[in-house]
Amino acid sequence: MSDDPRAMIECQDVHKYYGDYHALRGIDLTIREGEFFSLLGPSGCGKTTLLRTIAGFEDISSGAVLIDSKHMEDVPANQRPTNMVFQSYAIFPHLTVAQNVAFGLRRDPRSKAEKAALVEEALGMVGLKGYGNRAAHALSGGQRQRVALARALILKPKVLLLDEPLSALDRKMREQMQVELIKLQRQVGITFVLVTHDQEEALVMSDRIAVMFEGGIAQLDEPETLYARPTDRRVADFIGVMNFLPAEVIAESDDLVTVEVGGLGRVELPHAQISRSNPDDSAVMIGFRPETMTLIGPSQPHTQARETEAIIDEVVYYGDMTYYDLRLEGVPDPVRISMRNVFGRDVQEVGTRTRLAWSPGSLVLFR
Ligand SMILES: Nc1ncnc2c1ncn2[C@@H]1O[C@H](COP(=O)(O)OP(=O)(O)OP(=O)(O)O)[C@@H](O)[C@H]1O
Repeated sequence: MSDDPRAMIECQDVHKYYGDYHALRGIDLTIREGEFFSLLGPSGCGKTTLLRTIAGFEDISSGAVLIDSKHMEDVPANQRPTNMVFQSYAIFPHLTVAQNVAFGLRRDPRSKAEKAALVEEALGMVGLKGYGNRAAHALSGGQRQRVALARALILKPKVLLLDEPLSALDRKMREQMQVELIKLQRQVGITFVLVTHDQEEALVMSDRIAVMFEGGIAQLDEPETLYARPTDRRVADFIGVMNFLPAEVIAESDDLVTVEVGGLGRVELPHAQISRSNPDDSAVMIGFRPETMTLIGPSQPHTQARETEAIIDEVVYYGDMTYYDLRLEGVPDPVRISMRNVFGRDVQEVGTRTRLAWSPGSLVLFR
């Protein structure tokens, strides 16, 4: 992407009411040209509603939606430069693959031969070259979703809107399709907007992610920033696993905050490591990810890092990883640590007193 990417979709203070229900509460959002953008959030947060207002399937109550710098309020869905792929495969089982894809061109004035060439091209893009004459009902779930993608792409829309397109697939197929969708998006260069409730899917696929709660955007960032520096406890909790420890601010200077952390003791954190808390949650908390702390075996020497004593409460073996739930002194709930099993299984037993190595750089203060 260039340094100054063009805006492809702009939502300006978009509100949507269903009767009395306030489903979108002032959405301000710019999606860049050529970007893979995701709307992520729990069920009912309004992500599908937002996607449908961009598509034009839903009117907005107030605000503005622009696509490619043009106001869309009076432009019906079928005249917007967008196309949508749905969760259900929405293909016609009694037609062939080629007929299904050609359905995307039904209003196109081009000749039969030209259309056939476009169908072949679109099938090639989604990895279905040579499948044109197959009966659609005989395809697997993943292949059906590729047909739906080819049909949506054949019109070369400026924006492809994807509403949970992979959620009906089993895990292996979903992971494979995630990688293929990323490759496809890079190849065609079209702006993709994905709706998903699956945080892993959003992290894997997106250039940027908007995390939504209760009709608003809580944080909009690149995946790495969302994961490492969530600005809000709800975001931290929704994306991956975050441990929380009670904390108290002891002193504060221009560049550092001194915090007494339950179980870990006193730490000094720069302001960059401070995030907002949920507005209706006044408690100060320290958060950290499971992989940012390390268990040290009884025979291992002391490290350069800070060390804290802990007692192993639970061990969960996952093959490549082991999760340890640990009790820290003075902290009521256990914290979760993950360790890669690089040299085979090196499990410490439940009930063992052990040492935990950590660094203040991996802590986030929520206040
Ligand atoms: N046509 C409608 N009439 C009334 N309420 C609606 C309508 N469509 C959606 N809603 C409500 O608006 C809220 C947001 O719905 P939306 O479908 O956008 O959520 P979502 O985040 O996409 O959730 P999900 O992943 O479950 O689809 C929900 O509380 C839903 O019940």
